[in-house]
Amino acid sequence: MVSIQNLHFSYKKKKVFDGLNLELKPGHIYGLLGKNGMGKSTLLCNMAGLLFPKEGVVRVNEFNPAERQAEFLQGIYMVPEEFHLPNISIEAFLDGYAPFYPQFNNQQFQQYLHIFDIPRDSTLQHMSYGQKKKVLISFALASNAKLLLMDEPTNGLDIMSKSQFRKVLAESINDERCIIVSTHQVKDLENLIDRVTIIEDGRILFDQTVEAIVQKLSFRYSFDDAEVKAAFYAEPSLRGSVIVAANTEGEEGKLDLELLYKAIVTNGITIQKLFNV
Ligand SMILES: Nc1ncnc2c1ncn2[C@@H]1O[C@H](COP(=O)(O)OP(=O)(O)OP(=O)(O)O)[C@@H](O)[C@H]1O
Repeated sequence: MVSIQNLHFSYKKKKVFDGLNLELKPGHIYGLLGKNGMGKSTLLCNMAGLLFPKEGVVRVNEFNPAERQAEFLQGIYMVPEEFHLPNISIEAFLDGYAPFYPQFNNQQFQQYLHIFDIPRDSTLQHMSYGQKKKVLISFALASNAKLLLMDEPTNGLDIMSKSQFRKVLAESINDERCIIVSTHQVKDLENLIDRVTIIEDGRILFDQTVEAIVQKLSFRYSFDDAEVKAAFYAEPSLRGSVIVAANTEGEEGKLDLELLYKAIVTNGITIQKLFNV
């Protein structure tokens, strides 16, 4: 669905990508992680055709996003981190934007608004940031676009809304759809994503399915000093140390996304070797 080869991108003198490669398939929810300023938003904008590569190839649903053909635009929806919504009612917003998405389902949209507790007769300008975000998320899901790009979608969402977000996203994935969620709120992605992609220094540092991660790595508490020392990553906790270690027992445990992220950022090359065998 998304194929990126040898992507080079710069903002004037600021180099962001330096030969980035990435393949994303339908049927998955991808978690896109990385430190501040590593280029997550820039990558999503390159996929959406809002920014153009300096070098390399980006293909989305077989289209070149930079050409912004109508058929390409119908198949993609991006919920940006920062946005401005017009001072109109939700109904007027729908009348203006839904026709761009031939598969838009008004009934689904109303259901999502209900789940997120947004009154249907609201005016966008009078809403809080979190409420606006929920309207955009509802619109994105109801558009039935095949590729959904979400940049920090849970920013501004309250605790209940975050869990509703996880639920509706998990229910909305199907074999034809691909969802990419870029975030720092890793807890919000737990039990939701099935692939983890981490960007660092202009390239993909780590890109693995959750299935492969829990096969290869173990996330657990340890009181054994030697084990803690040998771990890929360890941090003290009230119950001994919490560690990321090789899964030598072959038991598939639960992924701790925050620990994985810290382990990759501090010890990514060593961990990557484990996946290359
Ligand atoms: N319009 C711009 N002009 C110049 N440089 C920019 C512009 N937008 C972003 N940058 C720079 O490009 C780099 C990547 O920015 P980007 O917003 O894609 O990162 P990010 O990973 O999404 O960051 P964050 O996690 O903080 O949201 C940063 O170093 C940023 O300073």
